[in-house]
Amino acid sequence: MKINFFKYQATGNDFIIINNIEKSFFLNEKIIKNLCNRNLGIGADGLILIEKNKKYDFYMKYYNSDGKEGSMCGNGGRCSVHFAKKIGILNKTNTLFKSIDGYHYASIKQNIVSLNMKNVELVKVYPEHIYINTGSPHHILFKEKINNINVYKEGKKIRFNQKYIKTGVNVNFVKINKNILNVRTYERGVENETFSCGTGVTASAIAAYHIKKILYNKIIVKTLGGTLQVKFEKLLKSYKKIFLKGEVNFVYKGIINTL
Ligand SMILES: N[C@@H](CCC[C@H](N)C(=O)O)C(=O)O
Repeated sequence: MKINFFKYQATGNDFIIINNIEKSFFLNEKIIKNLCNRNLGIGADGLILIEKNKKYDFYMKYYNSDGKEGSMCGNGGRCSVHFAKKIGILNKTNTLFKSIDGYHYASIKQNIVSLNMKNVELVKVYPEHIYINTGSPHHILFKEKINNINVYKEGKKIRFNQKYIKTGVNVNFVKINKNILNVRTYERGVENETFSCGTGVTASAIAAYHIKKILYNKIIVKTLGGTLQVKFEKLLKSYKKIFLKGEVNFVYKGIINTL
């Protein structure tokens, strides 16, 4: 069987995206893991299947590169909108699509996609870190410097800590530079540092605002792979109208030969 795939990246977070609107194939954990492997397959941080949904424009099914279904992916969601428009699933410049954490509104203008993230009802502030779920779980640490951190080693320690043993967590190392954030993320399911993590960038911006390290609700966030913008509104203790905005890029397309 031959399956067409599209390779995308958004601030360096890269994905294999496949149109499965017709539900014409099934990819198991081993196949997805191999396709995402940078030596054995195409190579990507995750794989996305675009499926049909009765109520919304499409359903985004997200798998981490370990082959397991992940939670919400902010950058993957943004790439999915571009992909849906490119292949004609969408014929307008805005959409409502569904993913594991509910439905999302997004708008697209050329290769800039702005994605409405799920509301954040709870920000847990601990003495050393902040925990926020932006569709995916995030552990956030503010640091004076992040250039010299071994994100793989330090992130892995926290991700596999007893506290997170059941569910796992993504770990963000954040530096505040005036009103701009620099974020490096260890991603659960990739089990390594990625160039960027959309839900992590969103969580980091909300965390910085929540503890009043930044006083603006529209924040520029720099990752290893590029720059994103996060804006939101605070209502009592919760955060609503959260938008993650930035570039997405279609890289190439190809054909997968399955056995
Ligand atoms: N890269 C993603 C986050 C993907 C989900 C995550 N790895 C998990 O399942 O915990 C993003 O851009 O948000």
